[in-house]
Amino acid sequence: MRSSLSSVRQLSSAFQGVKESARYVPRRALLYVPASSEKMLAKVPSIHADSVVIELEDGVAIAAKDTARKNAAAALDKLAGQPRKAFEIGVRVNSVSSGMMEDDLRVLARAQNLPDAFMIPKVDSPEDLAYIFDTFKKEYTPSRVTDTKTRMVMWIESARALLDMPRIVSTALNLHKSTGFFKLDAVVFGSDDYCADIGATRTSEGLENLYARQRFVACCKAFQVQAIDSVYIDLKDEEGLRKYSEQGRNWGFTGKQTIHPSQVPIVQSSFLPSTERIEWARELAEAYGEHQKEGKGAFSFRGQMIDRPLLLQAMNIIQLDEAVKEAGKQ
Ligand SMILES: CC(C)(COP(=O)(O)OP(=O)(O)OC[C@H]1O[C@@H](n2cnc3c(N)ncnc32)[C@H](O)[C@@H]1OP(=O)(O)O)[C@@H](O)C(=O)NCCC(=O)NCCSC(=O)C[C@H](O)C(=O)O
Ligand SMILES: [Mg+2]
Repeated sequence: MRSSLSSVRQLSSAFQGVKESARYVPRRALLYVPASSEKMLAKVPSIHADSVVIELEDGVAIAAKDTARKNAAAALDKLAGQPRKAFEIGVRVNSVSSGMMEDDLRVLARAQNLPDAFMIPKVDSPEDLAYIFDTFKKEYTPSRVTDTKTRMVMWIESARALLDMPRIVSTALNLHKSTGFFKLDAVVFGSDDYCADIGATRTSEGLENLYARQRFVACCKAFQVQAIDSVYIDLKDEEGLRKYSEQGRNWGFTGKQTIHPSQVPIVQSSFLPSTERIEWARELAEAYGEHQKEGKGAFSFRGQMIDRPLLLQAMNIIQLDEAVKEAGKQ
C-alpha cells in the first residue's frame, strides 16, 4: 500500500495528462474566525479545520472593522512559523462593492507576512478582479503580490456572478498566468448572500439553492478549482449538518464552510472518503496502470466498466487521502 504524496506523483507520471496540483491544500472544512474577537483569534493555532478564515467581512460589525484589521495584521506575524493544526490560514477581506477593501489592505500590508490565502468575497464580475489586482498592487506594492506562495480563494454570492461564473473564474486564472498574481485555488458558494440576492427564503432542505449549487460545482470543476459548499447556520442540528455535508460531497463539492468549531469534525469526516472508497480508488488505479501497459483503455473492475474518467475520480480520492494522512489530520 502506498503511503505518501510521492505515490500520487508516481501514479500521475504513469498516466499521462492526469493533472497534479503543485501543492494540494485540502479544504474539507473552512472555519470563519471573526478577527474582532481576540479570544477567538487566540484559538487559531489549535483549530483543526483544514482552512482557517480570519474574518474581516460579514462576521465583523462595521464599528469593529478597524480593530479587526489590526488584530488580523498582528495575527499574521504572530502565527508565522508557529505550529498549527490547519493546512491553511487565510484572511477574508471586505468586498469590492463595500468600498472597504483598500482600508483592509492598507492595515494588513503592515504585517511582514502574507496569509496562505487571500479570501475575496462577492466577486461579481471580471472587472472586480482588475480592481482587486490594482488595489493589492497599490497597498502592498507589486513585488509583494506577484510570484508568491499565497493563493486566492473567492466567493460567488449573487445571481449575476453565478451566471457569469465561467468568465470570472477564467479571468482569475488568466490573471495568475499573465501577472503572477495569487493563483485561484478554490471558489466558495456564498449561499446566504445569494438567497438575499434572489429573494429566496432559506429552508433547512435547501431546495431554493438546488440549481445554484449544481451550476456552481460544474463551473468550478470545469476549471479544476475546488468547490466549497454553503454555510449551515443551525448550530445545534448536527444530523442536518452531516446530511447536507454528505449531499454536497456526493454532488462534487470539495468542502464546506463552517461557523463554529463544533461543526468542523462533522464536516471534515463527511468530506473524507471512507476506507472502502479509498481501497477501491487505489486498486482501480493499480488496475488501470496494468491495463494501460496492455494497451487497454477500458476494462471491467468489480463489475463496472472503467475508463479514464473513473481513474480521474479515483485520483481525486487518493490525493485527498494522502494529503490528509501526510499531515496527520483525519
Ligand atoms: C456563531 C457564533 C457567534 C457563536 O459564538 P458563541 O456564542 O461564543 O459560541 P459558543 O459559546 O458556543 O462558543 C464556545 C467556544 O468556542 C469559541 N468559538 C465559537 N465560535 C468560534 C469561531 N468561529 N472561531 C473560534 N472560536 C470560536 C468561543 O469563543 C467559546 O470559547 P470558550 O469561551 O473559550 O469556550 C460564533 O461561532 C461566530 O462568530 N462564528 C463565526 C460567524 C461568522 O464569521 N460569520 C460570517 C461568515 S458566514 C458567511 O459569511 C457565509 C457566506 O459569505 C454567505 O453569504 O453564505
Ligand atoms: Mg456572504
